[in-house]
Amino acid sequence: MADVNCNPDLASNKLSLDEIRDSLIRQEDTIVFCLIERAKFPLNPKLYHRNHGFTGSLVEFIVRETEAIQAKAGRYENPEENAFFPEHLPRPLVHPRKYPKVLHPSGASINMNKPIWDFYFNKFLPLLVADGDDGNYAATAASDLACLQALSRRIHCGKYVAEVKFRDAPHEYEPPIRSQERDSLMKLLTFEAVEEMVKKRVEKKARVFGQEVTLNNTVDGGKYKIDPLLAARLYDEWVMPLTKEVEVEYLLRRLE
Ligand SMILES: O=C(O)C(=O)C[C@]1(C(=O)O)C=C[C@@H](O)C=C1
Repeated sequence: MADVNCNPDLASNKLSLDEIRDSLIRQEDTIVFCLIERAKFPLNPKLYHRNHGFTGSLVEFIVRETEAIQAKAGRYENPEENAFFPEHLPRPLVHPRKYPKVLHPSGASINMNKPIWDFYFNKFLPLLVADGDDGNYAATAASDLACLQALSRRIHCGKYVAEVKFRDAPHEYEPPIRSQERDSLMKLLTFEAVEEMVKKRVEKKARVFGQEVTLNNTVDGGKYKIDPLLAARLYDEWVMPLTKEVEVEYLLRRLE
């Protein structure tokens, strides 16, 4: 089975940019399936209102409490995982697995989850789901969390992408890092042709995974569980720009 981790064993030089890209490709499947699951429910706006008697909204309460349980089970010992509410997380109760220390310590703690939370709830979700309220708040929040965690994991893989790019060409990256030139770093790490392929592939995956499957070979022409163009737009407007933001932030700290 393909390894879906971004965390490469760089010490043994086993992983390359190609292999990390393979992991990003596999994570597209996870993200598209998560979106399909969330789109089963309407918006359910009460989940996001701040009037449920909790500190914050009901979705915040569910995410915070779920993260606390997952922290006890060791989820955030994995350097690929970043919590949405990292303050006061309980310590793991299980003995954590040993993760290879691949990332530069200054960049390892970058957490882009605030902008991820903001774009997901304020911009993307209203485009993904139908208006309305079916009262399924707990199930809807669980599926929001699945989407958020899948997106967060993918976007924070930018740390590994940046580390590999730096190790592959330190002579190219060191000058703009020393002069802290964001724009030059952004240019160096951008591959437009790769981005175009990512968008096309995600759109196709949304089409294939989101079609109605029947036994009599009739294809329901053009009816998909999520809009394939919206899946491509998610990557174009938010996922890839934030991944690149993680990469730039990581590289800016790479020589500390
Ligand atoms: O594949 C890379 O080189 C990446 O940095 C990842 C990624 C992406 O988010 O998919 C981001 C920037 C590049 O322009 C291409 C793709």
